[in-house]
Amino acid sequence: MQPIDLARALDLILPVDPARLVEVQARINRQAKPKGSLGRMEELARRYVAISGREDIRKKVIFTFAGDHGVVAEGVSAFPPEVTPQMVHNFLEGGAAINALARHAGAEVIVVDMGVNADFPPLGGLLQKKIAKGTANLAVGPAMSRQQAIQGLETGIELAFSCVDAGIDLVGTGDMGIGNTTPSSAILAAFSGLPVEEVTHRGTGIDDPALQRKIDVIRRGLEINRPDPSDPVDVLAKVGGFEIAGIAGLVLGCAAVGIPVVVDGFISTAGALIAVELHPKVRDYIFMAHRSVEIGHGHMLERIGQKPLLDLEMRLGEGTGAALVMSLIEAALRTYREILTFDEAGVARGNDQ
Ligand SMILES: O=C(O)c1ccc[n+]([C@@H]2O[C@H](COP(=O)([O-])O)[C@@H](O)[C@H]2O)c1
Ligand SMILES: Cc1cc2nc[nH]c2cc1C
Repeated sequence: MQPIDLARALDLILPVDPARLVEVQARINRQAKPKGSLGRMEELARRYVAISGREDIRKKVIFTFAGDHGVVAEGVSAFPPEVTPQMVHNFLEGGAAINALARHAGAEVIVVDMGVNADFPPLGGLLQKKIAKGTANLAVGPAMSRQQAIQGLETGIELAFSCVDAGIDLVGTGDMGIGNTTPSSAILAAFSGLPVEEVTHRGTGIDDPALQRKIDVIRRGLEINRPDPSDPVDVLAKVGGFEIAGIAGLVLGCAAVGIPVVVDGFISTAGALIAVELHPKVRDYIFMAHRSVEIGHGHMLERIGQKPLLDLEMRLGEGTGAALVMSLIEAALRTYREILTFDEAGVARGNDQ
C-alpha cells in the first residue's frame, strides 16, 4: 500500500453523518425499555454503529506506543528510564496490566517502538518504528525536529490504515514511556495557556520536591521553545514525545478511515489532543475511556469535547482504560442487536414513547 501522508489523511476526515446517528437512536428508542434508560450505553452503540457502519466487532487491537524522553535527566519521574524497555519486554511476554485487561477484553496488544532508548531483536508483537533513541531534553531545546514529528504522526496514520484490511473494527491507544507525563502536561499548557502548576501532577508517583522541579522544567521548556499553539506539529515537535506522535497519528488515521478509537489516559489524551487540534472532526471518532488521576486530564477532555466513560482512579497508561471500555462498547452493541422492540416483545408503550 502507498504510504499515506499527513495532508492526505487530514483531507479524508469527514464528520460522522448526523442523519445516521438519528436513525440509530430511533431504533434504540423503539426497544422495550423506557427511552434513554440505558444512559451512556446508548451513546456507545449509537456512535459506534454510525461511525463504523457495523453492529458488531470482528477484531479489537490496542496499540501500545513506547518511547523515551530526554527530559528525564531533570529528575521528573519516580522511576529510572530503564523501565521503558523493561516494560516493553514485559508487554511482549504477556505479563503487564495491559496484557491481563486485553485478554479480558479479547483484544490483541501490539507494541510499537517509536523511540525507546534500547535495541530490540525482532520480537513477536513488536513493531519496530524507532525514530530515535529517545527525544532530546525539552527543557533545553526542542524535543525533536519537525520532520521527526511528522514521521511519528505518519507512522500512527499508517497503522490505522493497516487496520482496514486486517478486519480490525475497534482500535485502542496505549503508551509506555518513563517521563512522558512531562511532555503531556507541556502540550496541554501550550494549547490552553493554563498555568503550568494547574496541569502538572505526580505521574508515576513523584514527591513534592520532584513535582516542583517538574513544574519548573515545563515552564522552562515552554519559555525556551515557544511552541506555537496554532501549529500542532510545532507543539508536538518542541515539547512532545515520539510515542505521543504515534498516538496522535493513530487517532487521526482512525478518523480518516472511519474506525472508532478508544483513547486511554493522560498521555494518550495528549496525543488525541494533537490530532483534534490538527482537525476538529477527529473528535467524532474518539471514545474517551476514563478520567485519569492526573490533574490536567480534565482540561484535555474539555478541549477535546468528549466525556470519559469511567472514573476508576487509574493512572497507569499502557492502554488499560481503553481495554476496559472496549468491553463496554461490545456490551452496548449486544444490547443494540438483541433487545426486542416494544412491538416484537408485546410490551405496552409509556407516555414518552
Ligand atoms: O495514562 C495515565 O493517565 C498515566 C498517568 C500517570 C503515569 N502514567 C504512566 O507512567 C509513565 C509516566 O509517568 P512519569 O512519572 O514517568 O512521567 C508512563 O509510562 C505512563 O504510561 C500514565
Ligand atoms: C512499572 C511501571 C509500569 C508502567 N506502565 C506504564 N507506565 C509504567 C511505569 C512503571 C514504573
